[in-house]
Amino acid sequence: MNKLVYHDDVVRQFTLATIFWGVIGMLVGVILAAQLAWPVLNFDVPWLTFSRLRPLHTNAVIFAFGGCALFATSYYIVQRTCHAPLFAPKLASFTFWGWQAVIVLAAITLPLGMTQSKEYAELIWPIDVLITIVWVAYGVVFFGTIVKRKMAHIYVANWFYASFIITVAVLHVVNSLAIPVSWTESYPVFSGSVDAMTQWWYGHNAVGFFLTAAFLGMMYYFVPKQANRPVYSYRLSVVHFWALISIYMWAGPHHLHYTALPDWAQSLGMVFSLILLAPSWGGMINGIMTLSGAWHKLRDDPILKFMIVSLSFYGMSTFEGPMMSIKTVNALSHYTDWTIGHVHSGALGWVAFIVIGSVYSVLPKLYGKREMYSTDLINVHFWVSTIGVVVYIASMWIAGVMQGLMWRAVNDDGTLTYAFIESIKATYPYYVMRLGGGLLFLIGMLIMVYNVYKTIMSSEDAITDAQDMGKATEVPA
Ligand code: HEM
Ligand code: HEM
Ligand SMILES: [Cu+2]
Repeated sequence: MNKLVYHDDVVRQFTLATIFWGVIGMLVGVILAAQLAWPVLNFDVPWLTFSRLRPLHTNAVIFAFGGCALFATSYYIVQRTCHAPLFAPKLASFTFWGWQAVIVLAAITLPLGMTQSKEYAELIWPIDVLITIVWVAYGVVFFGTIVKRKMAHIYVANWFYASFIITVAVLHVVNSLAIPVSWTESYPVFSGSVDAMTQWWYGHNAVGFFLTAAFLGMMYYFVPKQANRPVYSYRLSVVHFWALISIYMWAGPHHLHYTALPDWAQSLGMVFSLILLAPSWGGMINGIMTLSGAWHKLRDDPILKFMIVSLSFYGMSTFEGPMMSIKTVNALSHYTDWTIGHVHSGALGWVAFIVIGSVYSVLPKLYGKREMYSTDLINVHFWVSTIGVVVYIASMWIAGVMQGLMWRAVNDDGTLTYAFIESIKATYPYYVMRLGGGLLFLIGMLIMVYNVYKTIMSSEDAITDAQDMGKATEVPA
């Protein structure tokens, strides 16, 4: 075959940034968990308060950890599946430095209390402008590579990444429309319930496209690759792709049940959320069944374990989500820690697990090594983080349902059975438990850092670029 030279410098940069921001973002998560259990840890210092660190956590884990992982894997996958080097590698390098600048600016402004107060879109308008520029550059690199591809077919992983890039651009621009009044302040162009609906159209689809569709792209490349099997059903992947992206768009109102939003819009959101179960499970089934006939590989490949458990959590959280969108269920779950449990079964169980599995799978290839330094350490990481997630979400489920039930309990004479503070006191042990689960997850990440460091530094059996590429270009499909 022709010797193709892939541009992997930017992939390596984004991969290392993924691990770095993962550790930082989760460390902030652990601090938040500790603050909820022991409020004195706010130390009465404004920039260390829960209210300012919380958006720092969400931005760091979603956009820095998740975002860097998506840049890295999309650049890696699009080259291999198109048999073409990255279009405009200098622009790709700009997306790396530009995205890091966004993250650093976020890490400075959020603790200082500069915010637009829109969840997952807190960053002040100048940073929003920078995000837009970087995102357009990302689109040019990705779609340019697709256009320059050497084969007629566009592998399904690229469809998922493509929908993510286009949709996030539209969501970000529309939801961030605002009139600046100074370098740090602006007023949104929308108001009232229209503003709320725009915000949750954005927020829900950020989950749907940033935290789901794009990671399905990652799944569709690395699960078949790691299992050395073709995708279970290529037809299913195409059908559930179109169903998923067209249904996700309409489910946003489930974040605004029992608000000033018109009742019909709330019901519409609920119905689309229920339908969303089907295409979500289409993806899960397709991923898990890719292992059919090769289940034995799970026994000794901890990387595959990460991937399959990730898909199981994807299935669980996309079952739980539709249930929580039913208005009567939401009446209990909303405002409680059940939501936090749901979030992290998706965010830790699905998103972080598929990232970790994919990084372990791709890192040795990126550094010309045959495999990771220690498979045993990957196995330890797998168990530590699995226990961590389970403890995290189980404690939040129990706490959440308990809170919901305590808040609605009434005595015979119609008065409330419990004061609000009693529900907080009852939650305390579960907050401590959640902290334990989060700590385990963070420890797992540190084990990964060590393993990655040793892999990169090891001089043992470097494989040549040509061998690696020969393997990498054959996507089992
Ligand atoms: C079929 C799929 C899903 C549906 C229908 C769904 C539905 C819901 C519902 C009803 C809520 C609670 C809204 C509230 O009471 O405030 C919620 C919250 C949330 N979900 Fe999901 N969910 C799904 C999948 C996922 C996945 C896979 C993730 C993560 C990867 C996720 C992340 C979130 C987040 C971050 C929130 C909290 C939003 C906030 O800040 O209030 N969801 N979801
Ligand atoms: C060690 C791991 C982690 C720990 C200990 C942790 C802890 C926390 C805590 C304590 C909160 C605040 C909950 C509250 O307001 O009551 C939170 C919120 C959140 N975290 Fe994490 N987190 C971790 C990892 C992650 C990851 C990897 C993601 C995403 C990929 C994530 C996404 C979120 C989101 C979206 C929220 C906001 C939820 C909402 O508003 O409903 N977290 N996290
Ligand atoms: Cu939603």
